[in-house]
Amino acid sequence: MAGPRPVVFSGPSGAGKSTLLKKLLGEFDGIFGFSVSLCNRVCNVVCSDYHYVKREDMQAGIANGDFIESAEFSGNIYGTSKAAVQAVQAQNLICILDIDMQGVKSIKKTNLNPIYISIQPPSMDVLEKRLRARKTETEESLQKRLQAALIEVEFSKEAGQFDVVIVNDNLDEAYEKLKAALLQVTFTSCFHS
Ligand SMILES: Nc1ncnc2c1ncn2[C@@H]1O[C@H](COP(=O)(O)OP(=O)(O)OP(=O)(O)O)[C@@H](O)[C@H]1O
Repeated sequence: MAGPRPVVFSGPSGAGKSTLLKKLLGEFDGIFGFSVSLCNRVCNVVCSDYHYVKREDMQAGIANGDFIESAEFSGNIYGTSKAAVQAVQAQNLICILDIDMQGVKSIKKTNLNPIYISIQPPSMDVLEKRLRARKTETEESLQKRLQAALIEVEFSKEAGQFDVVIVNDNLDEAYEKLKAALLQVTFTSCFHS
């Protein structure tokens, strides 16, 4: 895909990906663009993170190879289409993808060639406290996220999975590390691509 090299953000739910991305997109308006994921779930509230697509249309698109990653959770299909990434790249923006571990594995099989950044919590205890304080989860969904987080944490430790791993303890410090890493990796990739 032509255009600037995309950046993949991954890490456990509650690690602070959205918080850091919001700061980044706020500070660097006109540099980064967010690829909006598609989903077949009908939301009761307005979902700014997903665009609604009919289930059968998503299935057809996935079968047709139109998606760079997709997954099914609780009976709903979520995915990132090639068109969504291309639309951001066409504006000469660095496309940001916020995806889970399965998405990272799928993207590694494509020719997208993004920079992979993992955002990690300082500990499982802190992660649980943040998820509880966010008040977005039921006890059941919270436990599911914590279980998934254990696997995501281990995945981030595997050599070669991520270009950069940032532990989000103090938010301002994590944000400074993120900016420094993005600058370094994008600068270095200018000479190696
Ligand atoms: N460094 C930090 N210190 C304290 N609280 C934080 C920090 N970073 C994020 N938070 C808070 O933790 C909660 C989880 O953060 P956030 O929603 O950004 O996580 P996420 O990784 O995007 O999760 P999800 O994958 O579920 O969307 C939020 O309430 C956020 O305000």
